[in-house]
Amino acid sequence: MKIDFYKFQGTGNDFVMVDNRTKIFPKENTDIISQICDRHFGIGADGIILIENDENFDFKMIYFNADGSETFCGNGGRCAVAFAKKLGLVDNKTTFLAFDGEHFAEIENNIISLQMIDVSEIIVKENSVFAYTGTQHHVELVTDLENYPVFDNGKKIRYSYDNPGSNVNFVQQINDTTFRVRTYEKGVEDETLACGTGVTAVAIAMHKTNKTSSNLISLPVEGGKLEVSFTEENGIYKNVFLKGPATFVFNGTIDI
Ligand SMILES: N[C@H](CCC[C@H](N)C(=O)O)C(=O)O
Repeated sequence: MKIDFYKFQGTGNDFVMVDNRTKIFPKENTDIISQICDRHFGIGADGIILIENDENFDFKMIYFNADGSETFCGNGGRCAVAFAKKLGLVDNKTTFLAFDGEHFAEIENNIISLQMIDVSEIIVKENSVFAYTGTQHHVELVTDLENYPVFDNGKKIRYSYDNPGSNVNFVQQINDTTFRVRTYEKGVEDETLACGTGVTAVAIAMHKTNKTSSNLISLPVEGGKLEVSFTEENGIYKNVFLKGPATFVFNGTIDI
């Protein structure tokens, strides 16, 4: 079966995107998803994103990690908006449906501001914070992030959580409003160059634990720079926006 695909990346978090409005993609076949995401035997990506029609929203976004597990993806959401614009589905504002519900987004040049879900599930522990930002995230401050063993320690922590586990974000504070992040992602089972739901969890966790009093946070990641803004009311984080670039890389056809 020949499938047309588009490759996008958002601060280095990269995705194979498919216009699946005709429902041709075999989404139940996790072997095919893993094969397409394989960086040697396939196209190579952190995950696959399908765009489908939805009667109540501009489109529906379905995200699969490289291992075929389904969840929400923040950088993927930003890339889905850029892809929907390239398909002529949307202009510069849109509301779409995803794994964790509806999302509003705005495009300015190739910078996408994506509204995330309200975040209320935040658990502050002795040396870490857990937050649900559309998927599970563990947040932990470290001192020397540059040389930190992200893969080894990330993998241990990822599997220490009950199924389905958690993504793991290691953070170093740069200044009052800036936090550098490196992330081990469940479902990719490796460090990725950026994680949108991850930096969202980090920004909220840093505010929740009084490491910052700002509600506009800069988050340099391995693949670039993301920004998260929010308002906080009685411990619930609302008007949460993830802002950053989403870039078209190339398109082609794969025979699967
Ligand atoms: N890179 C994604 C995170 C995907 C989360 C996925 N790894 C999972 O929760 O299983 C993001 O930008 O939010």
